[in-house]
Amino acid sequence: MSAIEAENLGKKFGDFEAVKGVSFKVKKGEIFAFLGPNGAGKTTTIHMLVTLLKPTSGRAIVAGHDVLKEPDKVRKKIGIVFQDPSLDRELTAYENMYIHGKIYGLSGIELEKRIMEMLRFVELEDFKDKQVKFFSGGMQRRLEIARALLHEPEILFLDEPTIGLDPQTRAHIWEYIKRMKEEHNMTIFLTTHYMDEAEQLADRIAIIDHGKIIAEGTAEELKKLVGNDVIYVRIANGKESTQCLNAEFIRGCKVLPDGRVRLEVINAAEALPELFELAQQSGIKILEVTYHRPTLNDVFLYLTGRELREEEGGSLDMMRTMVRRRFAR
Ligand SMILES: Nc1ncnc2c1ncn2[C@@H]1O[C@H](COP(=O)(O)OP(=O)(O)OP(=O)(O)O)[C@@H](O)[C@H]1O
Repeated sequence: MSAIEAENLGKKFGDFEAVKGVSFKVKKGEIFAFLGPNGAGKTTTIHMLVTLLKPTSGRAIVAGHDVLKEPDKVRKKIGIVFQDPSLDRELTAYENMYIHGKIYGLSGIELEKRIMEMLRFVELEDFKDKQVKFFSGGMQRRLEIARALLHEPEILFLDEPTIGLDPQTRAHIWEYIKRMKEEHNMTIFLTTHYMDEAEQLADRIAIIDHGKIIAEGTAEELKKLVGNDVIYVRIANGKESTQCLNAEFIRGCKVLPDGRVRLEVINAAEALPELFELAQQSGIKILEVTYHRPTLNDVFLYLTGRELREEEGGSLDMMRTMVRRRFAR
């Protein structure tokens, strides 16, 4: 049985259809990412899966229970890290964890042990008695992850887990997420608008745009939608560089005006040794090789005609998050 199963799941806010009947399955122990630009419907979908929003159409089974019929059972089996911070800033890290544990029916030595175990997992045990208001954004996010894991959920939901964090902290959070899967075989559903995040973490990715899933698969499968890898070769002898290279693994070849040869291959990493062998046999000296693999941005561009990267916004994105947080306090 799948950990999560959504069938034509939809949400309307008045006349506006934020999520337009999405269907997908997440296997147990898998990291599944919803990748899409701002406003695509990622948060709305996650909120329906964690029983915070009622779907207006379709259905979803999470950890074996229907989100509409058995929301309490779903909630007991899942952990959630929201996009906006939901910690009590006046309380210490330990106190935030303690309250959460109590809500989930944990107590005594078992609760204390589990709190320390989880604080250790996110490397915050030395800060357990510090008020959260003195924590950096990254420390807060780590504490929220520890808190979400306290009651040993079957599935962890992460809504934009690294939004607004610096690259080093993002990499740190990615490590925790990978370890949760590897060490605890946890099912993880995350939303992100960062291509690198989806690529680094997810076993499978659903690309969502305007409330619809427009493609789904592993990062490799999605990139194959775009086509071949491209290799650029600069050759020493001017004569040969005006000619194309011929071999079975070369799917396309073009001599560029700057003298380089552009080759299309199925997989550049696998083709490179063959290319060097071909060059040696033909007496061609290769001066420079670069290759370009299609990125998830190329996939988004191919599917929508727009760039996912453009919509990321960079510093604008950070500013938006900071403003949101200020109002959330
Ligand atoms: N309560 C609401 N009432 C009306 N419209 C809403 C509501 N919540 C979300 N929307 C709209 O639904 C669409 C999808 O929003 P959602 O927050 O799910 O997108 P998202 O992909 O998570 O993007 P972001 O990361 O910016 O939150 C957006 O156009 C948003 O304005």
